[in-house]
Amino acid sequence: MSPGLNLAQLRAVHFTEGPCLVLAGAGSGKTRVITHKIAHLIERGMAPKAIAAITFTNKAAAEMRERAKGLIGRQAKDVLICTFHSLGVRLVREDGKLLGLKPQFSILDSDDVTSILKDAAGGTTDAATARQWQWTISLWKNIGLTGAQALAQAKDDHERSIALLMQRYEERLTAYQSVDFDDLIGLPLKLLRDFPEVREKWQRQLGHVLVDEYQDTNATQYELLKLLVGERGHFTAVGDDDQSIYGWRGATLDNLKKLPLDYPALQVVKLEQNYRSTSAILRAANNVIGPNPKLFPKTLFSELGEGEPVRVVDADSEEHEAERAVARIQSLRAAANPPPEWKSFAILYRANHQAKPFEKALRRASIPYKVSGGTSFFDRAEIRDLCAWFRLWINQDDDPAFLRAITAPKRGIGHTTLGALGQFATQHKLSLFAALFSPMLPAALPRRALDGLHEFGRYVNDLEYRARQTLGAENARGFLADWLKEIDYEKHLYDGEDSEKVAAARWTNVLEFCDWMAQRAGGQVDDTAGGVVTQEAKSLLEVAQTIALLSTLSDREKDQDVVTLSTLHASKGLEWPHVVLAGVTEGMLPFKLDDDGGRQLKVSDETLSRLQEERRLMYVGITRAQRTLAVSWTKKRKKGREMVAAQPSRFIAEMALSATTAREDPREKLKALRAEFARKVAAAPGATA
Ligand SMILES: Nc1ncnc2c1ncn2[C@@H]1O[C@H](COP(=O)(O)OP(=O)(O)OP(=O)(O)O)[C@@H](O)[C@H]1O
Ligand SMILES: [Mg+2]
Repeated sequence: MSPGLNLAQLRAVHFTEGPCLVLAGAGSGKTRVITHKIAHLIERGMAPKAIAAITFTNKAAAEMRERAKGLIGRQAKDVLICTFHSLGVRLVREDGKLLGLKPQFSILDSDDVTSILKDAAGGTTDAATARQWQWTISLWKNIGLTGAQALAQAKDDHERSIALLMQRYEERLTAYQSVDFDDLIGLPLKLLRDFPEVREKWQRQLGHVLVDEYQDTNATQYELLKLLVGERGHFTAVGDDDQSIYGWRGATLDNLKKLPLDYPALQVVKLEQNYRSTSAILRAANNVIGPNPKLFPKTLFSELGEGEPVRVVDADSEEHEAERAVARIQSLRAAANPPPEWKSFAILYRANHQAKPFEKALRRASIPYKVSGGTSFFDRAEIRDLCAWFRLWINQDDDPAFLRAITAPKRGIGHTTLGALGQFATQHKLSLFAALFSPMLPAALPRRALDGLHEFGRYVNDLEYRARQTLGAENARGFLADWLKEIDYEKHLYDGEDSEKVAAARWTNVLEFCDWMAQRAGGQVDDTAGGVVTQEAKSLLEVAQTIALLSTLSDREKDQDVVTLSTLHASKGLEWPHVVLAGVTEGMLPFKLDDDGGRQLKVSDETLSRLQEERRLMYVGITRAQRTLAVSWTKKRKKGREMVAAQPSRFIAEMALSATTAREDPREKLKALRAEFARKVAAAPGATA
């Protein structure tokens, strides 16, 4: 018997002769079933390359490969562990020629698609509208419609015009020998459906297909899977209907409901023991998901003990919320010996833009972190530009910073000049900056180029000198404003962006960042207890120093011992000992279903199904936590450009509802379950336990 699997899990692992569905709540070991089943199939003699395991993200695929390696060693590398999209790439590379695609077709990212659409529409559209079209076209593609079919089904003029655009877009992609992300599902489907030889080849090759996070597959993925496994249906799908959170992108729970109909031999395995969370956390999760309709009755229990109660944290503002989260992390670390590692903490929120205050607070407290599922504020191009200048003040031999600063903004120094400077620097073993002032440089470069370089060098030196003299918030603010004007950075941003809106947003980031630096120069820092001024004024150079240090630190510490900041969507399938769920404010989670803070919810079908998806999102968030969970909300929230008063999310009240109600003893239930499963395992086909 494999170690570390309960009877129900074993049953799922050992059932290899037909279609199998593991339908179970969060943390019940579904993903673990997949990795163990890969190992089991190989132990039973299946060739590693006959096994395909499909996960939801590249990161999840990498993690699964690691785990499989731990179980079966080197053979793991031949197992096809992939996402639906990377599987699609493989199929299209091998047989795309049947569809008229060259093997070197290119894959367009979302920005490419936006600009092709803008162009196809005549070029006068703004980026926001183009993205809306893109969204609609993508949804249509995900339900398997072509442009022509979309046109035939269009309900009104608006839809008709998008369908026409979709047809032009399809023509261009063919002309460019390109595919978009949706094609990576749609084209393989076409290959398998229309070309029997391709279908038979794959069905012969694949002995078993395993799919994680099955609840978030869409209609085309369902068809793809069906064609890959053929009539024999040797597959294992694992999922949880309560964690379906990609409905807005075309995922459908119909895929779960259809399985037993399409595969009458389907074995359904339910898992009921949660190995991840304490009872207190699990109860909160069960209470929140309770009101949603059920595909099947589910009970989830934990034997990890009651644990710490779930904390509700209220905050005045987002900044205050971030300070409290950081204070919580610090106190949890202080309370334990040895203190938990940074990587045992995660702060989760709904939308990318919510990361910013947390990033600032973590930086202030010198806590290393990474932002997953979005771009960190400090990783944005404009902020990195500014930091490159600071890095250069502090360390003139920082060549990457030199190259970035000298081109942000461009100052008429071209690639040829920089190339020649680089060559000279390498020859003489100098950094680029040091090479600028070498007495031998004039012999290597034309006069005009040299003047430009010298001017830049002198300017950097001058800035460094001034930054050293600039003390306190007001002076720092003035210095930074002058500097941005001198280098005309605002114009640089607007010149580099087609969309004024995007440029304006980037400029706002710059101003916000400068303001934050100025505050630090004023000494309002390092106090997570409530914004009290505790430190002396600093020079701007000192401030720049700590910031530059932190940015190199966080580069190095990626994937190491760092606190995770993540959107809820990107946190799916993962777990951390300590979780802070932030922004659990009515109007944010659930997201503003109408505009009155959600209190007078209009009960149309659409709002109802959206509310159900929000509820699942909250359930996903709660169930990421292993040992402690804090849920925080803010008394004010952004609504458009304004700040409005806000209430705690309805989910907070629901979470706590039955904290005091009596609980049944899970042990009795477990005993009964074990007996039942022991019987079933003995009777199950292929069981060797
Ligand atoms: N039988 C078991 N014994 C001990 N630990 C287990 C067992 N099954 C699962 N676990 C552990 O419980 C945790 C949750 O497992 P896993 O991530 O596989 O759950 P899941 O059902 O895939 O969760 P999610 O729904 O969030 O994706 C993991 O840390 C896993 O190692
Ligand atoms: Mg999982």
